Amino acid sequence: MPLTPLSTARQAALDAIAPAAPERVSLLDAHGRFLAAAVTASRSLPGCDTSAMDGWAVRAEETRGANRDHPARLRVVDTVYAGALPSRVLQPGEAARIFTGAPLPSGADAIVRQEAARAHDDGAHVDVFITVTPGHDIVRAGEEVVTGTPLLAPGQPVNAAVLGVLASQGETTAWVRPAPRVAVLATGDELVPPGQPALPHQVYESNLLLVAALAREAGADVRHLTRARDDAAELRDTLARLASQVDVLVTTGGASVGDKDHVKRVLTALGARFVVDGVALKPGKPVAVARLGDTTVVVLPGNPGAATVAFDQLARPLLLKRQGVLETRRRVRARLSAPRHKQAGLTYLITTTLEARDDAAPVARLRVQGAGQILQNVQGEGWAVLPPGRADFAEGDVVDVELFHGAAYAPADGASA
Ligand SMILES: Nc1nc2c(c(=O)[nH]1)N[C@H]1C(S)=C(S)[C@@H](COP(=O)(O)OP(=O)(O)OC[C@H]3O[C@@H](n4cnc5c(N)ncnc54)[C@H](O)[C@@H]3O)O[C@H]1N2
Ligand code: MOO
Repeated sequence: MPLTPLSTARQAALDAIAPAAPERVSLLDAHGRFLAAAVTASRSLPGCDTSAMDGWAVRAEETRGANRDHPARLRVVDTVYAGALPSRVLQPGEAARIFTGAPLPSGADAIVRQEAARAHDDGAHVDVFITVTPGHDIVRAGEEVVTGTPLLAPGQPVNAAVLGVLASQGETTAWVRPAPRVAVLATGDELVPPGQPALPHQVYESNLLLVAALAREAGADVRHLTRARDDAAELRDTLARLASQVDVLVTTGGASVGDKDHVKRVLTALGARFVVDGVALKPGKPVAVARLGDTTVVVLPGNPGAATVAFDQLARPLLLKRQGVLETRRRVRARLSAPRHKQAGLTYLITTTLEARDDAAPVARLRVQGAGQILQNVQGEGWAVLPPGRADFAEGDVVDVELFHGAAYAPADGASA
């Protein structure tokens, strides 16, 4: 199969999965997922006029001209705590002791902080030392949110702030889609699990954790971390078993054209239908996506750097789509800090840090790139995108950098609540 352009491959990968049906879960369980339905305010915030400070509720006009030398003396007729109701309407010459978050008594129209007043020992009077205007230190009913206001859109990631908003509306549950069940399978005769002795020609198996963590960062529920040898019969059994247990199966290694690169052949023999097989991408070229029964299979190359890029570009979008969202990353224009040569036909994605410049586009410092290298991604801020159709880039050439943070989320195709 000829190599597929990256954007075409991404669309094919997205088309290979459908959003899961929404479910209602407790708010804490919704943390880290994405809202499957819009949320509208059922309650104004605050629900009534409230005091923003500890002090006294007063009629502002009665403090006119008050200062330290000439305080305004008022009769204290009530005490209002947060969560309690005032016992009476404030009449001329009266004040109510009040605390932060307590409802404002009718008749009062301003708060005097307690630092600006002094209660008499008899508790029945207060001297006010400042002049306040109507509304002073009052939070009006609905000042932040009015009933009926749209609060949260579908696709919104459920983070700490969102949980706070939902709880503030009296909600105990939210509509989200379930975390996709994922299995990760690492293949390769050379692989030794960390913790066991490894000879120099052997390789510590590191992709299981790498890919499991990437999958979790994309919202997945990673159920299985499995290793298999480069043995077609063993692979067949393992692939079939894992695929039957998860929504998305991600393999690493054995994806290329070597004699022991069995993964794609075995998947085909099991009846998998490939929708992507080889992408004009570096690193990550051998990546493939297939449907096997109800399961979406992503075949990643074994090289850790290639697996990282291929996962990010194809597996992450389809895991997010399963959760009902389409991610759009932010892009910035940046100047290359050094010249770069590449294969003209491929998109290169190179881990990059950015150096801000006041005067012009930031400078992108590209990491040394190698599909097998594993250190390059430890501190990246994004991928420098070196597009196809060009082989040579000079220092100072401006390219797009796709940033890892600050992405926007919208409902994916087919994600109606
Ligand atoms: N003749 C060709 N050879 C290769 C081509 C090609 O087009 N023609 N493509 C190259 C590209 S591009 C890549 S990327 C690699 C990917 O190959 P595989 O997916 O078959 O990966 P392996 O051969 O199994 O492993 C590659 C490399 O990565 C190490 N590895 C594998 N799994 C793990 C793991 N779980 N933990 C740590 N390291 C792992 C493995 O030991 C190898 O060093 O193929 C090129 N070849
Ligand atoms: O994908 Mo390989 O990692 O392109 O070099």
